Amino acid sequence: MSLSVNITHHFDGFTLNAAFDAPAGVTALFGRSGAGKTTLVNAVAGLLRPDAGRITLKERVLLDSAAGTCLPPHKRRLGYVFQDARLFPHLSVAANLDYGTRYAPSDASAMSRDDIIDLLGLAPLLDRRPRHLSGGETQRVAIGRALLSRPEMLLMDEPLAALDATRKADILPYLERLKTAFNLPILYVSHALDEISRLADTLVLLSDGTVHSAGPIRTLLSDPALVPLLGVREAGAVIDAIVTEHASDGLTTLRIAAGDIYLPGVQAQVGDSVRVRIRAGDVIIARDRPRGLSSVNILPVTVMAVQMGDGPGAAIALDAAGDALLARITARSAHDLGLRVGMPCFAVLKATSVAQTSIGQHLT
Ligand SMILES: Nc1ncnc2c1ncn2[C@@H]1O[C@H](COP(=O)(O)OP(=O)(O)OP(=O)(O)O)[C@@H](O)[C@H]1O
Repeated sequence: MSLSVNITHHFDGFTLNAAFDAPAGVTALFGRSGAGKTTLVNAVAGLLRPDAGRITLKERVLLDSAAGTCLPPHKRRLGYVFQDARLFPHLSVAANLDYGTRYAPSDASAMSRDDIIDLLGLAPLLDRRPRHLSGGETQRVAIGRALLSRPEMLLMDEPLAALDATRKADILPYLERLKTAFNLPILYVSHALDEISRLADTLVLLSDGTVHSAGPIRTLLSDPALVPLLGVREAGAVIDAIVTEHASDGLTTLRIAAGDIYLPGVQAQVGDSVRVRIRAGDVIIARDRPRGLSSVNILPVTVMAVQMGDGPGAAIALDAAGDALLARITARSAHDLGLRVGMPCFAVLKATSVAQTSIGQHLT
């Protein structure tokens, strides 16, 4: 286990009482505004001393309130990337990067300065001052600086929240590469499910200061009971696919376990493995194979769970030859279709509604 956290902390009117483990890979901390994400990550970083608890990183004790141990931030071997990059405005990019090495241990590291500059595409920026960088470039420098401290884990608190959609799309592939290049565990705070769906391996769902659920991302994102917590519009499963063809009409064929699906504008190469997020609201369910339908994506599926919501909606868990899918339909439709667990039916995915940002390189 990379990181193990079990802490309590009280603010006036808010109590954080959270325990979770972050294994290797990217662990996303997700929750509504005020759920306690930043408080939690600040406690891990050593920027906040919680009232009580224990935090370990690869067996190293960072905090043990019972034993009176609380390492200062610079001794924790954590790299922290904030939403606002916090670069030094008077220093060049190169000097900002070098600042990251201040507390870096001298022992050998898999990450050389050149590797980090290369991975994040920083070489053309080295002589510039932060005010001459775009938002995405600024965040790449901040990530580079954090990596140069040779951390044992990277903490990222809403690193893309200040970026517009285009910049966000530019930087996500860097984060995907970072994830695998250095084999560095990452604790990633975000309330954007599209980012988390692309990057995370493990999801920790925070609600009102406690961990509501935690586990592998695929399991949690396809759990119909979690739809209200994840947000009815954004909830959706992720599936792995292989790119098999780019057709001249702009559609790309992706092979998944249940067959082929066709999506527009996929950036990956033929043969690449990609992760696709299919939002529950973009999946329609039919009892019989639909005919004369404009959608080209029709998959045979089995109903795994039917979760009626408090309102007019229902979330349906589906199995597509081993891949979990989620559909959000009206409770009335679920009732009219007579959906029951074990029932075979068809899932219809509307190709054009799968956003570009929902398709990510899956490099692991
Ligand atoms: N220094 C503080 N003093 C008092 N209350 C605080 C302090 N810091 C945070 N809180 C409160 O603790 C709760 C959790 O805040 P926190 O910033 O951890 O949430 P969050 O999930 O990161 O939210 P967001 O997504 O909006 O950043 C909120 O109710 C907040 O008002």
